[in-house]
Amino acid sequence: MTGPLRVALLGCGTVGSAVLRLISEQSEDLAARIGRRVEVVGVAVRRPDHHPDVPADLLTTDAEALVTRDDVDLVVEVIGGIEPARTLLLAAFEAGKSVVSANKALLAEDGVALHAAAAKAGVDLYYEAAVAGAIPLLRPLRESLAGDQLRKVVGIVNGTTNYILSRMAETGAGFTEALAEATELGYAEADPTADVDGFDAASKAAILASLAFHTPVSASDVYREGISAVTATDVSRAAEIGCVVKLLAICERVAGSPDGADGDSVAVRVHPAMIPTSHPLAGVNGAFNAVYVEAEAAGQLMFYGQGAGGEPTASAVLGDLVAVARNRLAGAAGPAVTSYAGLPARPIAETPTRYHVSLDVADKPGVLAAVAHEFAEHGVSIATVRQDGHGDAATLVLVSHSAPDAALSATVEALQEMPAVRGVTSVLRVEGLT
Ligand SMILES: NC(=O)C1=CN([C@@H]2O[C@H](COP(=O)(O)OP(=O)(O)OC[C@H]3O[C@@H](n4cnc5c(N)ncnc54)[C@H](O)[C@@H]3O)[C@@H](O)[C@H]2O)C=CC1
Ligand SMILES: N[C@@H](CC=O)C(=O)O
Ligand code: NA
Repeated sequence: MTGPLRVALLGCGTVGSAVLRLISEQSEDLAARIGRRVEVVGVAVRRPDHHPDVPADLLTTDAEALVTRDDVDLVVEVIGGIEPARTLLLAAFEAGKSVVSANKALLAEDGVALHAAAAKAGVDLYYEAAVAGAIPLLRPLRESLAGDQLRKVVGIVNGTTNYILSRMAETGAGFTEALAEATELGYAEADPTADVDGFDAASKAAILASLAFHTPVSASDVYREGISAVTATDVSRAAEIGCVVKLLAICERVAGSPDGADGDSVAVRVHPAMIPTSHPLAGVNGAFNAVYVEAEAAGQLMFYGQGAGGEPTASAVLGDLVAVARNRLAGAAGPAVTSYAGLPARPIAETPTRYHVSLDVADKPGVLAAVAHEFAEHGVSIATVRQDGHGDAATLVLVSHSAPDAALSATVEALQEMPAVRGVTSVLRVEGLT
Protein backbone atom coordinates (compact mmCIF):
# COMPACT_ATOMS: atom_id res chain seq x y z
CA MET A 1 0.00 0.00 0.00
CA THR A 2 1.52 3.31 -1.02
CA GLY A 3 -1.40 5.76 -1.36
CA PRO A 4 -2.99 7.79 1.42
CA LEU A 5 -4.75 6.20 4.40
CA ARG A 6 -8.41 6.68 3.67
CA VAL A 7 -10.73 7.55 6.53
CA ALA A 8 -14.52 7.28 6.82
CA LEU A 9 -15.91 9.76 9.34
CA LEU A 10 -19.25 8.78 10.89
CA GLY A 11 -20.98 11.83 12.38
CA CYS A 12 -20.11 15.49 11.94
CA GLY A 13 -21.42 17.20 15.05
CA THR A 14 -19.40 18.88 17.83
CA VAL A 15 -16.59 16.31 17.77
CA GLY A 16 -16.80 15.18 14.13
CA SER A 17 -16.54 18.70 12.70
CA ALA A 18 -13.48 19.39 14.88
CA VAL A 19 -11.90 16.09 13.75
CA LEU A 20 -12.48 16.99 10.11
CA ARG A 21 -10.99 20.46 10.57
CA LEU A 22 -7.90 19.22 12.45
CA ILE A 23 -7.20 16.49 9.89
CA SER A 24 -7.22 19.16 7.20
CA GLU A 25 -5.24 21.80 9.15
CA GLN A 26 -2.58 19.33 10.29
CA SER A 27 -2.34 17.23 7.16
CA GLU A 28 1.40 17.84 6.62
CA ASP A 29 2.34 16.99 10.19
CA LEU A 30 0.07 13.94 10.27
CA ALA A 31 1.64 12.66 7.06
CA ALA A 32 5.12 13.16 8.49
CA ARG A 33 4.22 11.44 11.76
CA ILE A 34 2.41 8.49 10.21
CA GLY A 35 4.50 8.10 7.07
CA ARG A 36 1.44 8.34 4.83
CA ARG A 37 -1.10 11.06 4.08
CA VAL A 38 -4.52 10.84 5.75
CA GLU A 39 -7.46 11.52 3.49
CA VAL A 40 -11.11 11.68 4.54
CA VAL A 41 -13.01 9.93 1.74
CA GLY A 42 -16.53 10.05 3.19
CA VAL A 43 -18.53 11.74 5.94
CA ALA A 44 -21.76 10.09 7.09
CA VAL A 45 -24.37 12.55 8.36
CA ARG A 46 -28.11 12.55 8.89
CA ARG A 47 -28.85 15.85 7.14
CA PRO A 48 -26.36 16.77 4.35
CA ASP A 49 -27.95 20.23 4.02
CA HIS A 50 -26.81 20.98 7.60
CA HIS A 51 -23.14 20.72 6.61
CA PRO A 52 -22.36 23.48 4.11
CA ASP A 53 -18.66 23.51 5.14
CA VAL A 54 -18.11 19.87 4.14
CA PRO A 55 -17.42 19.21 0.42
CA ALA A 56 -20.72 17.86 -0.96
CA ASP A 57 -19.03 14.90 -2.69
CA LEU A 58 -17.88 13.57 0.71
CA LEU A 59 -21.31 13.62 2.34
CA THR A 60 -23.52 10.56 2.53
CA THR A 61 -26.48 9.44 4.61
CA ASP A 62 -25.60 5.76 4.11
CA ALA A 63 -23.13 5.12 6.93
CA GLU A 64 -23.34 1.34 6.52
CA ALA A 65 -22.29 1.47 2.87
CA LEU A 66 -19.48 3.90 3.75
CA VAL A 67 -17.83 1.71 6.41
CA THR A 68 -17.61 -1.29 4.10
CA ARG A 69 -16.36 0.57 1.02
CA ASP A 70 -13.17 -0.88 -0.48
CA ASP A 71 -11.55 2.54 -0.59
CA VAL A 72 -11.89 2.99 3.22
CA ASP A 73 -8.99 1.90 5.45
CA LEU A 74 -9.99 3.34 8.85
CA VAL A 75 -13.28 4.35 10.44
CA VAL A 76 -13.84 7.17 12.96
CA GLU A 77 -17.19 6.88 14.76
CA VAL A 78 -18.46 10.05 16.44
CA ILE A 79 -22.22 9.69 16.11
CA GLY A 80 -22.70 8.37 19.67
CA GLY A 81 -25.48 6.17 21.13
CA ILE A 82 -25.89 2.42 20.90
CA GLU A 83 -27.53 1.89 17.50
CA PRO A 84 -26.69 2.21 14.68
CA ALA A 85 -23.16 2.75 16.07
CA ARG A 86 -22.79 -0.88 17.24
CA THR A 87 -23.89 -2.32 13.90
CA LEU A 88 -21.56 0.07 12.06
CA LEU A 89 -18.55 -0.88 14.19
CA LEU A 90 -19.22 -4.60 13.73
CA ALA A 91 -19.58 -4.10 9.97
CA ALA A 92 -16.31 -2.15 9.90
CA PHE A 93 -14.44 -4.91 11.76
CA GLU A 94 -15.89 -7.58 9.51
CA ALA A 95 -14.66 -5.60 6.53
CA GLY A 96 -11.15 -5.46 8.09
CA LYS A 97 -11.13 -1.79 9.11
CA SER A 98 -9.75 -0.47 12.39
CA VAL A 99 -12.04 1.86 14.32
CA VAL A 100 -11.51 4.96 16.45
CA SER A 101 -14.57 5.84 18.53
CA ALA A 102 -15.52 8.41 21.19
CA ASN A 103 -18.64 6.45 22.14
CA LYS A 104 -18.59 5.79 25.90
CA ALA A 105 -22.20 4.62 26.02
CA LEU A 106 -21.53 1.88 23.47
CA LEU A 107 -18.17 0.81 24.90
CA ALA A 108 -19.65 0.63 28.41
CA GLU A 109 -22.57 -1.46 27.22
CA ASP A 110 -20.87 -3.80 24.80
CA GLY A 111 -17.11 -3.40 25.10
CA VAL A 112 -16.36 -7.11 25.46
CA ALA A 113 -18.18 -8.13 22.26
CA LEU A 114 -16.71 -5.23 20.31
CA HIS A 115 -13.15 -6.03 21.42
CA ALA A 116 -13.73 -9.68 20.53
CA ALA A 117 -14.95 -8.72 17.06
CA ALA A 118 -11.95 -6.41 16.50
CA ALA A 119 -9.52 -9.10 17.71
CA LYS A 120 -11.14 -11.74 15.49
CA ALA A 121 -10.67 -9.45 12.49
CA GLY A 122 -7.10 -8.57 13.55
CA VAL A 123 -7.87 -4.83 13.64
CA ASP A 124 -7.83 -2.08 16.27
CA LEU A 125 -10.55 -0.54 18.42
CA TYR A 126 -9.26 2.63 20.16
CA TYR A 127 -11.44 5.05 22.16
CA GLU A 128 -9.28 7.47 24.14
CA ALA A 129 -11.86 10.26 23.67
CA ALA A 130 -14.60 8.22 25.35
CA VAL A 131 -13.30 8.87 28.88
CA ALA A 132 -12.16 12.28 30.04
CA GLY A 133 -11.95 13.73 26.52
CA ALA A 134 -8.50 15.07 25.73
CA ILE A 135 -6.78 13.55 28.76
CA PRO A 136 -4.45 10.70 27.79
CA LEU A 137 -5.81 8.06 30.16
CA LEU A 138 -7.00 4.89 28.45
CA ARG A 139 -3.77 4.20 26.58
CA PRO A 140 -1.71 4.82 29.76
CA LEU A 141 -3.99 2.26 31.49
CA ARG A 142 -3.85 -0.18 28.56
CA GLU A 143 -0.14 0.17 27.88
CA SER A 144 2.03 2.19 30.28
CA LEU A 145 0.55 0.62 33.44
CA ALA A 146 0.15 -2.87 31.96
CA GLY A 147 2.97 -4.18 34.17
CA ASP A 148 1.53 -2.89 37.44
CA GLN A 149 -1.36 -3.89 39.74
CA LEU A 150 -4.00 -1.18 40.03
CA ARG A 151 -5.89 -0.89 43.31
CA LYS A 152 -8.05 2.16 42.78
CA VAL A 153 -9.10 4.63 40.08
CA VAL A 154 -11.08 7.68 41.23
CA GLY A 155 -12.15 10.30 38.74
CA ILE A 156 -14.02 13.50 38.15
CA VAL A 157 -15.09 12.45 34.68
CA ASN A 158 -18.07 14.66 33.95
CA GLY A 159 -17.43 18.31 33.19
CA THR A 160 -21.04 19.50 33.43
CA THR A 161 -21.59 18.23 36.97
CA ASN A 162 -18.16 19.39 38.10
CA TYR A 163 -18.98 22.87 36.82
CA ILE A 164 -22.31 22.84 38.72
CA LEU A 165 -20.76 21.64 41.99
CA SER A 166 -17.87 24.12 41.66
CA ARG A 167 -20.33 27.01 41.23
CA MET A 168 -22.39 25.82 44.22
CA ALA A 169 -19.22 25.88 46.34
CA GLU A 170 -17.98 29.24 45.03
CA THR A 171 -21.25 31.18 45.12
CA GLY A 172 -23.49 29.30 47.57
CA ALA A 173 -25.96 28.76 44.70
CA GLY A 174 -28.45 25.91 44.82
CA PHE A 175 -28.39 23.06 42.29
CA THR A 176 -31.15 24.49 40.04
CA GLU A 177 -29.48 27.89 39.79
CA ALA A 178 -26.04 26.37 39.03
CA LEU A 179 -27.57 24.05 36.38
CA ALA A 180 -29.23 27.02 34.68
CA GLU A 181 -25.83 28.74 34.53
CA ALA A 182 -24.18 25.61 33.08
CA THR A 183 -26.90 25.42 30.43
CA GLU A 184 -26.48 29.08 29.52
CA LEU A 185 -22.72 28.61 29.09
CA GLY A 186 -23.29 25.59 26.84
CA TYR A 187 -21.69 23.01 29.18
CA ALA A 188 -24.94 21.17 29.90
CA GLU A 189 -26.98 19.70 27.06
CA ALA A 190 -30.58 20.83 26.42
CA ASP A 191 -31.48 17.55 28.17
CA PRO A 192 -28.81 17.32 30.88
CA THR A 193 -30.11 14.01 32.32
CA ALA A 194 -27.15 11.86 31.24
CA ASP A 195 -24.73 14.24 32.95
CA VAL A 196 -26.74 15.28 36.02
CA ASP A 197 -28.04 11.81 36.88
CA GLY A 198 -24.60 10.23 36.53
CA PHE A 199 -25.23 8.03 33.45
CA ASP A 200 -22.34 9.63 31.53
CA ALA A 201 -19.96 9.16 34.47
CA ALA A 202 -21.19 5.57 35.01
CA SER A 203 -20.33 4.65 31.40
CA LYS A 204 -16.88 6.13 31.86
CA ALA A 205 -16.45 4.31 35.20
CA ALA A 206 -17.29 0.97 33.54
CA ILE A 207 -14.66 1.57 30.86
CA LEU A 208 -12.03 2.62 33.42
CA ALA A 209 -12.71 -0.38 35.68
CA SER A 210 -12.58 -2.83 32.76
CA LEU A 211 -9.15 -1.58 31.72
CA ALA A 212 -7.77 -1.09 35.23
CA PHE A 213 -8.75 -4.54 36.53
CA HIS A 214 -8.62 -6.63 33.32
CA THR A 215 -12.22 -7.60 33.98
CA PRO A 216 -15.39 -7.09 31.97
CA VAL A 217 -17.41 -4.33 33.67
CA SER A 218 -20.49 -2.90 32.01
CA ALA A 219 -22.59 0.17 32.86
CA SER A 220 -25.17 -2.11 34.53
CA ASP A 221 -22.50 -3.18 37.08
CA VAL A 222 -22.00 0.41 38.20
CA TYR A 223 -23.91 1.82 41.18
CA ARG A 224 -25.08 5.29 40.19
CA GLU A 225 -26.39 8.40 41.95
CA GLY A 226 -26.41 11.83 40.33
CA ILE A 227 -26.11 15.30 41.83
CA SER A 228 -29.67 16.62 41.63
CA ALA A 229 -30.24 15.94 45.36
CA VAL A 230 -27.07 17.78 46.44
CA THR A 231 -28.09 20.86 48.41
CA ALA A 232 -26.42 24.11 49.39
CA THR A 233 -26.48 22.71 52.96
CA ASP A 234 -24.45 19.65 51.84
CA VAL A 235 -21.90 21.97 50.25
CA SER A 236 -21.62 24.22 53.31
CA ARG A 237 -21.46 21.23 55.72
CA ALA A 238 -18.61 19.87 53.59
CA ALA A 239 -16.75 23.20 53.88
CA GLU A 240 -17.18 23.10 57.68
CA ILE A 241 -15.17 19.87 57.87
CA GLY A 242 -12.54 21.00 55.33
CA CYS A 243 -14.11 19.14 52.39
CA VAL A 244 -15.64 19.83 48.98
CA VAL A 245 -18.43 17.92 47.23
CA LYS A 246 -17.56 16.20 43.92
CA LEU A 247 -19.31 13.69 41.70
CA LEU A 248 -16.84 10.82 41.79
CA ALA A 249 -16.45 7.72 39.65
CA ILE A 250 -14.80 5.25 42.01
CA CYS A 251 -13.38 1.93 40.76
CA GLU A 252 -11.82 -0.26 43.43
CA ARG A 253 -10.38 -3.71 43.74
CA VAL A 254 -11.72 -4.94 47.09
CA ALA A 255 -10.62 -7.99 49.07
CA GLY A 256 -13.26 -10.74 49.20
CA SER A 257 -16.07 -11.74 46.86
CA PRO A 258 -19.81 -11.04 47.20
CA ASP A 259 -20.49 -14.78 47.56
CA GLY A 260 -17.98 -15.08 50.41
CA ALA A 261 -15.44 -16.88 48.24
CA ASP A 262 -11.74 -16.06 48.46
CA GLY A 263 -10.29 -13.63 45.98
CA ASP A 264 -10.91 -10.01 45.12
CA SER A 265 -13.93 -8.31 43.62
CA VAL A 266 -14.46 -5.05 41.81
CA ALA A 267 -16.64 -2.28 43.25
CA VAL A 268 -17.58 0.46 40.80
CA ARG A 269 -19.77 3.38 41.81
CA VAL A 270 -20.67 6.91 40.82
CA HIS A 271 -22.07 9.26 43.45
CA PRO A 272 -21.51 12.66 45.01
CA ALA A 273 -19.05 12.55 47.88
CA MET A 274 -17.24 14.86 50.25
CA ILE A 275 -13.46 14.81 49.80
CA PRO A 276 -10.91 16.72 51.90
CA THR A 277 -9.49 19.87 50.31
CA SER A 278 -6.05 18.24 50.56
CA HIS A 279 -7.13 15.44 48.18
CA PRO A 280 -5.58 15.75 44.67
CA LEU A 281 -9.09 15.85 43.12
CA ALA A 282 -10.42 18.62 45.40
CA GLY A 283 -8.82 21.45 43.40
CA VAL A 284 -10.27 20.26 40.08
CA ASN A 285 -12.86 22.91 39.34
CA GLY A 286 -15.13 24.14 36.57
CA ALA A 287 -15.61 21.88 33.56
CA PHE A 288 -12.20 20.20 34.03
CA ASN A 289 -11.79 16.45 34.54
CA ALA A 290 -9.14 14.58 36.50
CA VAL A 291 -8.46 10.94 37.32
CA TYR A 292 -6.43 9.74 40.27
CA VAL A 293 -4.90 6.26 40.12
CA GLU A 294 -3.34 4.14 42.85
CA ALA A 295 -1.07 1.38 41.62
CA GLU A 296 0.99 -1.00 43.70
CA ALA A 297 4.38 -0.22 42.19
CA ALA A 298 3.79 3.21 40.63
CA GLY A 299 2.05 4.63 43.70
CA GLN A 300 -0.24 7.60 43.11
CA LEU A 301 -0.76 9.12 39.66
CA MET A 302 -2.97 11.99 38.55
CA PHE A 303 -4.29 12.78 35.06
CA TYR A 304 -5.81 16.25 34.51
CA GLY A 305 -7.22 18.26 31.62
CA GLN A 306 -10.23 19.05 29.46
CA GLY A 307 -12.80 16.29 29.40
CA ALA A 308 -15.21 17.74 26.87
CA GLY A 309 -15.62 20.08 23.92
CA GLY A 310 -15.05 19.66 20.20
CA GLU A 311 -11.33 20.39 19.92
CA PRO A 312 -10.12 18.71 23.13
CA THR A 313 -12.10 15.58 22.26
CA ALA A 314 -10.87 15.70 18.65
CA SER A 315 -7.29 15.81 19.97
CA ALA A 316 -7.83 12.39 21.57
CA VAL A 317 -9.53 11.07 18.42
CA LEU A 318 -6.59 12.20 16.26
CA GLY A 319 -4.08 10.66 18.68
CA ASP A 320 -5.89 7.35 18.27
CA LEU A 321 -6.08 7.83 14.52
CA VAL A 322 -2.29 8.22 14.34
CA ALA A 323 -1.85 5.10 16.50
CA VAL A 324 -4.16 2.87 14.45
CA ALA A 325 -2.72 4.25 11.19
CA ARG A 326 0.82 3.38 12.33
CA ASN A 327 -0.34 -0.11 13.38
CA ARG A 328 -1.95 -0.63 10.01
CA LEU A 329 1.17 0.43 8.15
CA ALA A 330 3.18 -1.95 10.37
CA GLY A 331 0.74 -4.70 9.37
CA ALA A 332 -0.23 -5.33 13.00
CA ALA A 333 -2.94 -4.52 15.52
CA GLY A 334 -2.15 -2.74 18.80
CA PRO A 335 -2.16 -4.46 22.19
CA ALA A 336 -5.38 -6.34 22.95
CA VAL A 337 -7.59 -5.36 25.88
CA THR A 338 -7.48 -8.25 28.33
CA SER A 339 -10.29 -9.40 30.61
CA TYR A 340 -8.64 -12.56 31.97
CA ALA A 341 -9.10 -11.60 35.66
CA GLY A 342 -12.90 -11.96 35.49
CA LEU A 343 -13.37 -10.47 38.97
CA PRO A 344 -16.98 -10.45 40.23
CA ALA A 345 -18.80 -7.14 40.66
CA ARG A 346 -19.43 -6.18 44.28
CA PRO A 347 -22.85 -4.65 44.95
CA ILE A 348 -22.97 -1.24 46.62
CA ALA A 349 -24.67 -2.75 49.71
CA GLU A 350 -21.49 -4.74 50.44
CA THR A 351 -19.03 -2.04 49.43
CA PRO A 352 -17.24 -0.34 52.32
CA THR A 353 -18.01 3.40 52.42
CA ARG A 354 -18.04 6.22 54.97
CA TYR A 355 -20.93 8.61 55.64
CA HIS A 356 -21.20 12.19 56.82
CA VAL A 357 -24.58 12.73 58.52
CA SER A 358 -26.00 15.99 59.81
CA LEU A 359 -29.04 15.92 62.15
CA ASP A 360 -31.31 18.55 63.66
CA VAL A 361 -31.92 17.53 67.26
CA ALA A 362 -33.06 18.98 70.58
CA ASP A 363 -30.08 19.54 72.91
CA LYS A 364 -31.36 17.33 75.72
CA PRO A 365 -29.62 14.75 77.94
CA GLY A 366 -29.48 11.34 76.28
CA VAL A 367 -29.94 12.45 72.65
CA LEU A 368 -26.29 11.97 71.66
CA ALA A 369 -26.24 8.61 73.44
CA ALA A 370 -29.40 7.50 71.59
CA VAL A 371 -27.95 8.56 68.23
CA ALA A 372 -24.67 6.76 68.99
CA HIS A 373 -26.70 3.71 69.99
CA GLU A 374 -28.31 3.54 66.50
CA PHE A 375 -24.87 3.57 64.87
CA ALA A 376 -23.69 0.79 67.22
CA GLU A 377 -26.85 -1.27 66.59
CA HIS A 378 -25.97 -1.35 62.89
CA GLY A 379 -22.33 -2.19 63.54
CA VAL A 380 -21.15 1.24 62.41
CA SER A 381 -18.34 2.94 64.28
CA ILE A 382 -18.36 6.76 64.65
CA ALA A 383 -15.13 8.58 63.73
CA THR A 384 -16.07 12.12 64.77
CA VAL A 385 -19.06 13.90 66.26
CA ARG A 386 -19.66 17.64 66.63
CA GLN A 387 -22.55 19.62 68.08
CA ASP A 388 -23.42 23.12 66.89
CA GLY A 389 -25.94 25.29 68.76
CA HIS A 390 -28.03 24.35 71.75
CA GLY A 391 -31.59 24.34 72.97
CA ASP A 392 -34.10 23.39 70.30
CA ALA A 393 -31.83 24.37 67.42
CA ALA A 394 -28.92 22.01 67.93
CA THR A 395 -27.22 20.22 65.04
CA LEU A 396 -25.22 17.02 65.37
CA VAL A 397 -22.66 16.31 62.68
CA LEU A 398 -21.26 12.77 62.60
CA VAL A 399 -18.70 11.12 60.35
CA SER A 400 -18.60 7.33 60.41
CA HIS A 401 -15.72 4.98 59.97
CA SER A 402 -15.86 2.64 57.01
CA ALA A 403 -18.73 0.10 57.01
CA PRO A 404 -20.77 -1.79 54.40
CA ASP A 405 -22.92 0.76 52.60
CA ALA A 406 -26.12 -1.14 53.52
CA ALA A 407 -25.32 -0.78 57.24
CA LEU A 408 -24.77 2.95 56.80
CA SER A 409 -27.99 3.54 54.87
CA ALA A 410 -29.94 1.45 57.41
CA THR A 411 -28.46 3.62 60.18
CA VAL A 412 -29.68 6.78 58.43
CA GLU A 413 -33.16 5.27 58.01
CA ALA A 414 -33.26 4.42 61.72
CA LEU A 415 -32.12 7.95 62.66
CA GLN A 416 -34.96 9.41 60.60
CA GLU A 417 -37.44 7.46 62.75
CA MET A 418 -36.03 8.62 66.10
CA PRO A 419 -38.35 11.00 68.03
CA ALA A 420 -35.31 13.00 69.22
CA VAL A 421 -34.22 13.67 65.62
CA ARG A 422 -36.17 16.52 64.01
CA GLY A 423 -34.64 15.98 60.64
CA VAL A 424 -31.68 14.47 58.80
CA THR A 425 -30.46 17.58 56.97
CA SER A 426 -27.49 16.20 55.06
CA VAL A 427 -26.22 12.72 54.17
CA LEU A 428 -23.25 12.26 51.87
CA ARG A 429 -20.58 9.63 51.48
CA VAL A 430 -17.05 10.71 52.35
CA GLU A 431 -13.93 9.65 50.44
CA GLY A 432 -10.25 10.12 51.13
CA LEU A 433 -10.47 11.11 54.83
CA THR A 434 -7.76 9.56 56.98
N1 LIG B 1 -19.08 16.63 22.88
C1 LIG B 1 -18.15 16.25 23.78
O1 LIG B 1 -17.60 17.07 24.52
C2 LIG B 1 -17.75 14.82 23.87
C3 LIG B 1 -18.39 13.85 23.13
N2 LIG B 1 -17.98 12.55 23.23
C4 LIG B 1 -18.63 11.53 22.44
O2 LIG B 1 -18.44 11.81 21.05
C5 LIG B 1 -19.55 11.34 20.31
C6 LIG B 1 -20.10 12.48 19.48
O3 LIG B 1 -20.50 13.51 20.35
P1 LIG B 1 -20.90 14.97 19.80
O4 LIG B 1 -20.09 15.31 18.61
O5 LIG B 1 -20.87 15.86 20.98
O6 LIG B 1 -22.40 14.71 19.39
P2 LIG B 1 -23.28 15.54 18.33
O7 LIG B 1 -24.69 15.25 18.63
O8 LIG B 1 -22.83 16.96 18.28
O9 LIG B 1 -22.87 14.87 16.94
C7 LIG B 1 -23.30 13.61 16.52
C8 LIG B 1 -23.59 13.70 15.05
O10 LIG B 1 -23.84 12.41 14.53
C9 LIG B 1 -24.92 12.52 13.62
N3 LIG B 1 -25.58 11.21 13.49
C10 LIG B 1 -26.38 10.60 14.37
N4 LIG B 1 -26.80 9.41 13.88
C11 LIG B 1 -26.24 9.29 12.66
C12 LIG B 1 -26.29 8.29 11.65
N5 LIG B 1 -27.02 7.20 11.80
N6 LIG B 1 -25.58 8.49 10.53
C13 LIG B 1 -24.85 9.61 10.36
N7 LIG B 1 -24.77 10.60 11.28
C14 LIG B 1 -25.46 10.43 12.41
C15 LIG B 1 -25.84 13.56 14.23
O11 LIG B 1 -26.68 14.12 13.26
C16 LIG B 1 -24.82 14.57 14.76
O12 LIG B 1 -24.46 15.54 13.80
C17 LIG B 1 -20.53 10.75 21.32
O13 LIG B 1 -20.31 9.37 21.44
C18 LIG B 1 -20.13 11.46 22.61
O14 LIG B 1 -20.47 10.73 23.76
C19 LIG B 1 -16.94 12.17 24.01
C20 LIG B 1 -16.26 13.09 24.76
C21 LIG B 1 -16.65 14.48 24.80
N1 LIG C 1 -21.23 15.64 28.76
C1 LIG C 1 -19.88 15.28 29.05
C2 LIG C 1 -19.05 15.50 27.81
C3 LIG C 1 -17.99 14.54 27.64
O1 LIG C 1 -17.97 13.36 27.82
C4 LIG C 1 -19.36 16.12 30.21
O2 LIG C 1 -20.05 17.05 30.67
O3 LIG C 1 -18.26 15.82 30.69
NA1 NA D 1 -9.23 10.50 27.27
